[in-house]
Amino acid sequence: MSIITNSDKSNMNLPIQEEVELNINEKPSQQEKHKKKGILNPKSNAAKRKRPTHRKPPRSDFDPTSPLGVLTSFEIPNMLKNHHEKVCQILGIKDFKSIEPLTINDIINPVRDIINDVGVLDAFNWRELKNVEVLCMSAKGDGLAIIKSPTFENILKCQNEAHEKEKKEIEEYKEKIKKERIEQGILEEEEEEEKVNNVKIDGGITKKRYYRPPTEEPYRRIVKKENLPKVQIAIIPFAFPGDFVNIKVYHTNTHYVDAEIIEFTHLSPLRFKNISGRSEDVVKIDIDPSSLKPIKPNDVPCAYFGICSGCQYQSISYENQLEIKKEVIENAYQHFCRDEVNWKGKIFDTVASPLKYGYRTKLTPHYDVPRSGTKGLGVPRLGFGFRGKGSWLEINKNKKYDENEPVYDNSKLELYHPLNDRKGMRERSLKPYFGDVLDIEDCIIGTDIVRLGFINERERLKKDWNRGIRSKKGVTVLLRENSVINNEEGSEERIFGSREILKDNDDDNVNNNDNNNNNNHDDDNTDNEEEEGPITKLEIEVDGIDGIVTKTCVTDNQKIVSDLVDTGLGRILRFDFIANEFFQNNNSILPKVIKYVKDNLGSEMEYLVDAYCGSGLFSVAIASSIDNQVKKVLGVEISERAVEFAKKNAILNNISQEHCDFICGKAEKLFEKIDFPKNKTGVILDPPRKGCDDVFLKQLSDFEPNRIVYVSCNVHSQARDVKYFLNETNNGNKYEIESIRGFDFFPQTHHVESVAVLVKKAN
Ligand SMILES: C[S@@+](CC[C@H](N)C(=O)[O-])C[C@H]1O[C@@H](n2cnc3c(N)ncnc32)[C@H](O)[C@@H]1O
Repeated sequence: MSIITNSDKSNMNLPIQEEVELNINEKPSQQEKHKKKGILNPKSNAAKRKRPTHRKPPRSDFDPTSPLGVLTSFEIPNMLKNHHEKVCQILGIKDFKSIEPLTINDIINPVRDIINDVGVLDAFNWRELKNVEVLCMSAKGDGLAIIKSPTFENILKCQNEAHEKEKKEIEEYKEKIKKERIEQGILEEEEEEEKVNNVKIDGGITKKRYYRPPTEEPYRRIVKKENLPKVQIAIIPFAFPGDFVNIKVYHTNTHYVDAEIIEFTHLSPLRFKNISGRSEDVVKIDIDPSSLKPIKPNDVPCAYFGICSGCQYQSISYENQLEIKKEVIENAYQHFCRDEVNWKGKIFDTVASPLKYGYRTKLTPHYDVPRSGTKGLGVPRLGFGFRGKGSWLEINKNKKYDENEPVYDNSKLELYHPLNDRKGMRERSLKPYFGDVLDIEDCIIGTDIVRLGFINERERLKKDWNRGIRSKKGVTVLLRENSVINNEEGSEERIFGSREILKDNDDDNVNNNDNNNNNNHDDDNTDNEEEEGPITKLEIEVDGIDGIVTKTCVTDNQKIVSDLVDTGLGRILRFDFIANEFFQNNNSILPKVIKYVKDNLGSEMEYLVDAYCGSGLFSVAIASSIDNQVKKVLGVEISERAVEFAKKNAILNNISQEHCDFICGKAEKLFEKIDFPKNKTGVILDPPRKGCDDVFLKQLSDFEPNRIVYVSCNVHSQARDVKYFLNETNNGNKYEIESIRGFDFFPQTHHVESVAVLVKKAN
């Protein structure tokens, strides 16, 4: 095995992308796949639905900082420009200087035609392509590739095939009816009566409206050759730059197609070594394809890898995950700030999470329920959404689901599932049921207590369901870790949460009483114990805490829960908040983040403003720092309940209101109240995904604080706001970026938290 660089790429015998020829007769057509019963009556409603006319494609105005906005305004145009050679190779153009790089308009799929004609739909969504090179990654963590688009000839062929099939179907139907009539002794076919409806229109005039029977001619939409994309962009979950894959396209959107991996033919070096996965210096490993083994589920710890919508990065090393996240931040600044802001060389390495698995203190699995009701249905799948189809992982989808198979045993909770048990879990995750949810028995990025709570709640759902206690709508189950120090005052009342489910003989008796599942299992009423079993808890020792800490898993949205946070500033603090309100979900990385934020507010800071403060995490932590340099902290937050808890959290941790106060309202409200000296004030911004309002940024710039630390869970809106602040506000040009750094709050997933530090320029 030898590693060769991009410059040597031309000498290497890399596989060429090829399309597998479509053979419509070999596969069930889209319409057949959905057809549940025999031959359709061409005049039935179902048949009419099959021939839709003028369905509109989805709207395409989206927030430019959303994943779709970034994909269409930045990632795709960039890919077409940077991989122009690849585009020419696909188009069969030898002299790649002879054409200009394609633009986004050249790759638009004719969605209106696709959704309105079964044949066109077949031509777009049935395709298989071999040796597709994954060129780069989207910020959402999927592999991106440029692929051949369907040819006009193929589209016509598919249309004809679909047309012929439908005609044949109509003939067969007529034959069948004729035969039935003959058998019943009706020799002559009744003539179709022309039905006339009298319809009243404006002014009381009666107009005759003829009832037109549905046409027996299959519907066929005219597709124009000039409306076809020159090439297509494929989104390939679970693939990384440098992978070569055989793919199946299964869904066409305006700007891209969704594809699933059938198999890998070359593996990305990211899977072997800790090297950069950057698109500009993709390195290839020359491997004999015949020696390649597909990546097996056992290669990663989670049983659901490859089919679950979370944790797509599990098959690459943690160092490479951090590297990819750094690249996402660079790309975001490249896109939203380009040359207008001096950010180059200021993006530093992503800070690792101490826990790589077992870190999430909150999980929210859900289940779907059909509108038609739950009568006769088994227990729903409780888990997370599908991502990809996992066919390359050799999941046996056709295996019959067996309710009596033992479920994963949680009595010896381990971080990794025993290997021999995982296959069963994958198979069971696809048990037949309505909706697009995977049945997840255990999620290993959850903390131990959250995983145990999950197992209890699955059992509870099963028991309630079988007793007829069923929700009429889909339900999201909250699983939130709650930490209580045993010897604290009032600790006993605070130890509540998910309870073990006692087995009873009722379990298998299904009745159909539809009651609402209020999902409230957290009361600590011991009378319930016989029925409900004891509260599941873990008692652990925590460094720096005197006494044992009890962890429980809370499922009631409205209960008050606690987290114990090591601030990284010499103290461990207790934070209380409402279980379903925002609180950081990875407790293990908080000491690093809080210390980093505090250090970057500067040693001269005496006053602190915490905008978008939630329940006071940063304010209270910094106000309680043992070096206690901050004279006064003011937090602002839109949620009334969060403000209430921010105030309580200050008191709880012995910080007076004079020292640390909070106001409720939009972030800009703080400028009405603030009287801090600007040259001694630091500001923390931690807005939601959509970023800050312009009004707020303008007022912030007028206020002119000494330093600004901007924490964000959406680096794209952060980059946009930073550019706006520096270029568009009154005092913005007095500031510069000092540093930008990612923090990995969510290992194994594509999410990254970015912290940007803005400082006043030296005079
Ligand atoms: C990402 S959270 C950060 C919370 C806090 N800094 C923490 O780490 O726990 C963002 C917070 O901003 C609040 N928020 C949303 N829009 C706001 C606005 N216009 N003004 C003030 N707060 C807002 C939300 O309620 C949420 O608590």
